[in-house]
Amino acid sequence: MKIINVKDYEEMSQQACSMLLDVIRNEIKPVLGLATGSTPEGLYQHLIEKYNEQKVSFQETTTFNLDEYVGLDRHDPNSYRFFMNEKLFNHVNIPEENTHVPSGIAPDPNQECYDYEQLIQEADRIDVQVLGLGLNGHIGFNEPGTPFNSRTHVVALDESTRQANARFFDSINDVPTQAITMGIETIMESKSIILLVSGEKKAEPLARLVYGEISEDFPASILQKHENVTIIADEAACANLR
Ligand SMILES: O=P(O)(O)OC[C@H]1O[C@](O)(CO)[C@@H](O)[C@@H]1O
Repeated sequence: MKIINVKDYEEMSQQACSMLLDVIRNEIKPVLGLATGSTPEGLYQHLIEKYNEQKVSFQETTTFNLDEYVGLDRHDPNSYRFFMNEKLFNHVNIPEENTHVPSGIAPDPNQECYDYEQLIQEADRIDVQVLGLGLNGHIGFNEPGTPFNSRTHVVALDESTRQANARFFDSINDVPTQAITMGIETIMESKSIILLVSGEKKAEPLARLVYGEISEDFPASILQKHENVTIIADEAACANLR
């Protein structure tokens, strides 16, 4: 794993942006894996700026998002489809049909998982997967205990994850109890991974990811086995690194 230690959130976002731009410019039909949450928002702002400055085009880019809440439709402001439209897709020239987020309201969520996984396989590869880090070590919504060989599947969200994400909802009761997430094996098949980590709350999980035992109890620990992972972490998040 390569660790890039940057000063702050802004620098993390800039670095991530320039790595993504390299992929978008160099691949003929780039395939990006994207994440939601607070961590990648700055990255998406930078990508929009580069697009507005005519430094990049998304015309040929395809994207696959990691996850979606079960029960929220694309117009719900808390759905991850809404988040992606607002934070990135609506502001750049990516064709809508090239953007993929699992549907939270599919009549059969397990079928939706199967279909989503098929789409990823048909795309043949994810050139670069952007990840955030959950406080409990989740990547995507793969909670502790998720098998490392999992594919896109329905998960029951940990109480701690629901608490952590309650800040976006009116009340904890409104936070969905289930989500669809790309599986750990699906994530690990990406050609490269950029993990973004910011803030003191992430210092302990980041140290566990880097030095800890590789265990399904801490899903992000599997990243130690990926050949091409870059962690971009700010000073606060690096506090527990040696
Ligand atoms: O970036 P945040 O808001 O700390 O969230 C970390 C992770 O948690 C999730 O939002 C899911 O809870 C992921 O999508 C994200 O990578």
